[in-house]
Amino acid sequence: MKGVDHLAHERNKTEFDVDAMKIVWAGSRHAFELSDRMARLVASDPAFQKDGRIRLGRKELFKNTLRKAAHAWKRILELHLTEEEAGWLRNFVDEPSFTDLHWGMFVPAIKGQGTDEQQQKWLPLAYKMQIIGSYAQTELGHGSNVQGLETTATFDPETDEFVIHSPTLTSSKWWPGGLGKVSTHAIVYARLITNGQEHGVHGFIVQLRSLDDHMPIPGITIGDIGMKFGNGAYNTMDNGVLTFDHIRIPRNQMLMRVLQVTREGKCVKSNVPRQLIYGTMVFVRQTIVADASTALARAVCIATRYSAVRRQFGSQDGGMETQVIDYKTQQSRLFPLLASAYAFRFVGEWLKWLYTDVTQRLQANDFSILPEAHACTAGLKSLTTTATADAIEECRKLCGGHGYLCASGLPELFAVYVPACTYEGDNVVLLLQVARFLMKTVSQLGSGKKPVGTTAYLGRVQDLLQCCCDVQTAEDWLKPSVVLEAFEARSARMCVARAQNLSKFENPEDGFAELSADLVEASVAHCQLIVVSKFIDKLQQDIPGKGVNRQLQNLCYIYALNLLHKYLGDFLSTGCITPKQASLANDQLRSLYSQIRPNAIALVDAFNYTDHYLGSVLGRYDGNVYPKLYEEAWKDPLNDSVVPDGYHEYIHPMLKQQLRNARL
Ligand SMILES: CCCCCCCC/C=C\CCCCCCCCCCCCC/C=C/C(=O)SCCNC(=O)CCNC(=O)[C@H](O)C(C)(C)COP(=O)(O)OP(=O)(O)OC[C@H]1O[C@@H](n2cnc3c(N)ncnc32)[C@H](O)[C@@H]1OP(=O)(O)O
Ligand SMILES: Cc1cc2nc3c(=O)[nH]c(=O)nc-3n(C[C@H](O)[C@H](O)[C@H](O)COP(=O)(O)OP(=O)(O)OC[C@H]3O[C@@H](n4cnc5c(N)ncnc54)[C@H](O)[C@@H]3O)c2cc1C
Repeated sequence: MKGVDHLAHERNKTEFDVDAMKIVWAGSRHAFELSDRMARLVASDPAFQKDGRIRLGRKELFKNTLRKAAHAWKRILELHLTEEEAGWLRNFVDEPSFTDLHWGMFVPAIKGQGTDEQQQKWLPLAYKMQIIGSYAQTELGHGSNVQGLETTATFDPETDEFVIHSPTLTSSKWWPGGLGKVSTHAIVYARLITNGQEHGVHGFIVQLRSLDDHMPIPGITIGDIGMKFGNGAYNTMDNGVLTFDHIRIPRNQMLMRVLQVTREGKCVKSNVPRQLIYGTMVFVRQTIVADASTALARAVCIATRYSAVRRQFGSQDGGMETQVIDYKTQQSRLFPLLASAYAFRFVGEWLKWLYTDVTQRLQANDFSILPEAHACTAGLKSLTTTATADAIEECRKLCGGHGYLCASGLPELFAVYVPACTYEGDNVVLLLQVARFLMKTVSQLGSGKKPVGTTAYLGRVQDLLQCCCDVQTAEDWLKPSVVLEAFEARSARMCVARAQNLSKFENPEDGFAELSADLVEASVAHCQLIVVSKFIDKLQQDIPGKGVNRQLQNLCYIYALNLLHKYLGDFLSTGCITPKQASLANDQLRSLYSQIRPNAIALVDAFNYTDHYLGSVLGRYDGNVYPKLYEEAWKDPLNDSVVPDGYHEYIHPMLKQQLRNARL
């Protein structure tokens, strides 16, 4: 049987309506139609082809990205694409570029932190790309610790200007995307100083380059920070270094929604909390969660299709060998990743809803939900990006040797994805923020303050501390209430245990530092509970399509029971389940793998990824892996000549030398 026939055969086994699942995956019929249209538009445009990208040198690669960005912008204008359509287009072009920072951070920072006047002045320029912006927060010496930034913005009342200055080497801005070679402007984060007093870190709109000849403004030193991990990958982005030598900007270029500086240099606080200065990060962390499911689904799609094409061992009488997807070990590694892709999709959808809700409340001056929004975006960003980066690498291993070839698409996907564990907040640093939020919530339980939202379960902490799981058969693990209670009890017990340990310290900050590794574990448990509970919520919705809900149920339980198996120590040590119940969960998990098996190919087809977007010979829709892999090998520049360059200088003399030695 050929690879092509394998996948056709697999598709015949499907037990659910794939088209209906495509709509569930996309979020709505509208989103499906729109993303499908944009995917095809990109795939059919030769200007967006990405073959051979990994072989380009840095300069060529970067110029190629500039060309694609300019072409994308032209198409956006020609076709009058909406912001939503342009977002999909950017996704399928699949090449990190300065436009991400312009649209993803520069524009949102002005919207979130600028006054109405500032928005009126700067947004039209940014929307038309008459200026190109970057987000310059991180410095050589400080990234995670935003309060530790060193760049200064000192108000000069004589001229009504701020003087932006980099006082030390470590205060050089370092990392901002789009900054190195493209941006004309940036939101620069700096310590505000007026009348000799410091007022914390704030954002300032600073012009970096001339709009006529692109030369840096005098006093500004600017460039690219150098090659990053992997070929192609994130090297399409010009992450930059920037220093200021007493650069002057008008007073009205400080983003003043949180704090105003008057003509006299007086600081006037608005009713908006200081944390809104971090608002752009909250926005982007939310988008990163949605993107995690996209990247994970891509890796899983490649590994699943290839696992159905690949055969090893088990041939009887010269018959066909076993498809590797039929090995239980392959299933136990692959199917939880498939389930995670769906789980992250739904939690991403929910987080988008939460973010929209928060934005509306902020506009109505209701800031009560801000801590919850911060904890959810920080925690879920950390959980989903860590899991996705690990999963891409696991998918590479699931594809055996061929997974290591760039033609599999997995090395580049890993290289481009893995910095998501660091940017927009290092994942451990973010989990520590969640831990602070959880410990605060637990400490307030005694005062009668009822926790709400994702921590509402902590309001039932007494019950959860005592509850005993009543699972008696493997099928009992297929009840949403049972699974939810096990995850709630585990998380509640871990939080309470950490809070009790913290209370033993005289100084809570010393306790927090000493117990930080344990606290991070409690944060992970809490975030996993959120993902499980949002998946269960999704199952309660009326989902049309034959067999679709059944598949989603199977995936939901695979996600939850695999976590239970992986983090068994937590569940057993907090006493919410017994070893016998854990063993039953594992029995159920194996049964679920068997039920998912005939639907696996259709479940990845439901992602609706084009071959262009997947960029993988192993993940081709038609399964025609071997002939294409063979063809691909011959495209390598090393195969341009039969005898390689360097033969006459190095190989030939060596061979002759050996010959002489042998004669001696
Ligand atoms: C070629 C193709 C082209 C196609 C073109 C097509 C055109 C495109 C058109 C349209 C397309 C749209 C495109 C959109 C693209 C979107 C993609 C976006 C991609 C982005 C790429 C990312 C690049 C990376 C960027 C960055 O990394 S920016 C820098 C990020 N830096 C960080 O994250 C730093 C992490 N550190 C912190 O956040 C903080 O320092 C801290 C760790 C939170 C600690 O802060 P500190 O003030 O010291 O806090 P505490 O004392 O601990 O807390 C005080 C208080 O505040 C609360 N808090 C903290 N943070 C927040 C917050 N964010 N929100 C709310 N509240 C917060 C904290 O809980 C405390 O509260 P309490 O006092 O109540 O306890
Ligand atoms: C590809 C990429 C693109 C980026 N783009 C931008 C951009 O556009 N704009 C921008 O401003 N920045 C950008 N950044 C910078 C990014 O936001 C920072 O790198 C990130 O916030 C982490 O900070 P750091 O590098 O200072 O790490 P560090 O904080 O130095 O982390 C080093 C180690 O210390 C640990 N650590 C740090 N603090 C603590 C703590 N309190 N407790 C326990 N452990 C701790 C971390 O877990 C980590 O293991 C980008 C980074 C990358 C990699």
